[in-house]
Amino acid sequence: MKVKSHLVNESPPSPGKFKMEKSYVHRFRSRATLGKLTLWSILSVALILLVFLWSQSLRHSGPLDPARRYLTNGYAWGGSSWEKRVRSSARPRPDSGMMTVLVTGAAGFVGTHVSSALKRRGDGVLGLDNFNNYYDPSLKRARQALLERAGVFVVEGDINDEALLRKLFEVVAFTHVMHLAAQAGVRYAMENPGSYVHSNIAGFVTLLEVCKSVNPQPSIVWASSSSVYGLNTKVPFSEEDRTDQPASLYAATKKAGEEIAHTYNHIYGLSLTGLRFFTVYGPWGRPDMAYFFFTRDILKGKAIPIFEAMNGGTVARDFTYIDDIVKGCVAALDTSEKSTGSSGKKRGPAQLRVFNLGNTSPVPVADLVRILERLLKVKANKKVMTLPRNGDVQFTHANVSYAQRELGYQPTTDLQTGLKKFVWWYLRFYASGKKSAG
Ligand SMILES: O=C(O)[C@H]1O[C@H](OP(=O)(O)OP(=O)(O)OC[C@H]2O[C@@H](n3ccc(=O)[nH]c3=O)[C@H](O)[C@@H]2O)[C@H](O)[C@@H](O)[C@@H]1O
Repeated sequence: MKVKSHLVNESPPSPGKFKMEKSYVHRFRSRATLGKLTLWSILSVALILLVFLWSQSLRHSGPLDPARRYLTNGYAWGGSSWEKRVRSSARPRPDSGMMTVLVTGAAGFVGTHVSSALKRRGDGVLGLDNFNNYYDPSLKRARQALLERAGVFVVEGDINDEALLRKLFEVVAFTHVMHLAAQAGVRYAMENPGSYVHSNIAGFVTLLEVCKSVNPQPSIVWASSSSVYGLNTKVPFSEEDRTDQPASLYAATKKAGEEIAHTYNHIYGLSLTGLRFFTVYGPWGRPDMAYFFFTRDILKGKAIPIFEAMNGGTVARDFTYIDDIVKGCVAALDTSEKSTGSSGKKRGPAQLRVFNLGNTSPVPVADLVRILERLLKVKANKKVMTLPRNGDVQFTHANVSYAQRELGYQPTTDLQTGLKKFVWWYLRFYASGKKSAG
C-alpha cells in the first residue's frame, strides 16, 4: 500500500497536525488490513470448495451412474457393470451341480478357502465382505486378490446392509448361502462387545430376513462355534450336550445365532445348517489366533504367553486343519435340503441341523508351541501364566460322529502336519519383508 507516498507530498506537519495525521494513517491501515483479510478468506473458501469438488469427482471417477449407490462408509455398489460382474461370478459351470452360492465373509480365513474350493469344482460363487480392520485388512485384500484370480468377485459391503442384500438376490437367484461373516475371537469380546452384537446377531438377522422373503428361498449353511459348549465338562462334546453356559459374549452371540436359526426355520421354512468349528487353523489364517501370533512372536524373539489352568492344569484345543473344515462346509452345502417357504411364507417343515466340525484330538497349548519351535528352528521365549478370566475355556474336544454319519466328515490332518503347511505359507507370505504380520 502506498501510505507513505501519500504522506511524502504533504508539508511537514505541526505537532497537532502530526497527531491527526498519525491516527488517519492508523485508520487507513486497519481498513486496508480488514480488506486484505476478507479477500484472503474468500480465496481460501473458494480453494477449499474446489479441492472438495475435485476429490469427489476423483472418487466417483467418471460420470455418476444413477443406479450406483454410494454409501457414507465408502462402499460403492450397483450399476450395470457391477451387476455384470456379480452375475458372471455367480454363474456355475454348465458341467457342475449348478449351485449358486453367496459366501459372506469371503475375504475371511474360512471364507476364502471355501469360496475357492466351490469355484474350483464349478459352482457359481459370489463373495461378500466388509473388509473391517479387526485384523490387518491387507491380509484380507491379499485373499481377495487370490479369489479374483480364481474368478470369484468379492462385493464390498456389510451383511447389515439390507438394500445391498436384496439387490444381490435380485440380480442372482442364489440356491445357497454360506454364511461365514462374523465377529470372531473369544477375548476381543471384552474390548468391543458391540461388534459381536452387530455382526453375529443383527447382521445374521438381516441376512435371514432377506433370505426368508426371496423366492426361491436359499438353503443356508453358517458358522457357529465350539465355544457354545462353554462351561460344559462332559467330553468329548457332542451336539446334544448343554450349550446354555457360554463363557464369553462371543460364545453367547453364536449360541443366540443357533436359536435365531431355529426361529427362522420354524416360522419361515428356511433350511439351516449350523457348523460348530473347533479352533480352525492353517495357511491364510487369522493373525488374532494363538498359533498365528505365536509364530510371529517366536520369530521376533518376543515373549509368548502360554495359558494354563488355575491348578496348573492343561489348557488344550481340538485344533482343526482348514482343509478338513472346507470338506465339512462343502458336504453341508451338498446335503442341505431346499428351504420350503416362499416369499416369506412357510409351506412345510424344513431341515434344521447343527454339526461339530473338529479334529477329535485335543492338543495342549504347550505342545502347539513345541511343534512351532521345531518347525521354525527357534526357541520360544515362553511366559506361562494362569488362564485369564477373559472368556477362554480350558478344554475343547469334538465328537464328530454325527457329521461323520450325515456329511461323511472325516478329519485327516494332525496338528504337526497342518502347522507345517501353515509355517511354510507364513514364511513365504511374509518373506519379502514388505508385508508385516502385525
Ligand atoms: O473353536 C472355536 O470356536 C473358536 O476358536 C478360536 O478360539 P480359541 O480356541 O480360543 O483359539 P485361540 O485364540 O487361537 O487360542 C488357542 C489356545 O491358545 C491359548 N492362548 C491364547 C492366547 C494366548 O496369548 N495364550 C494362550 O495360551 C488359548 O487359551 C487357547 O487354548 C477362534 O478364535 C474363535 O473365533 C473360534 O470360534
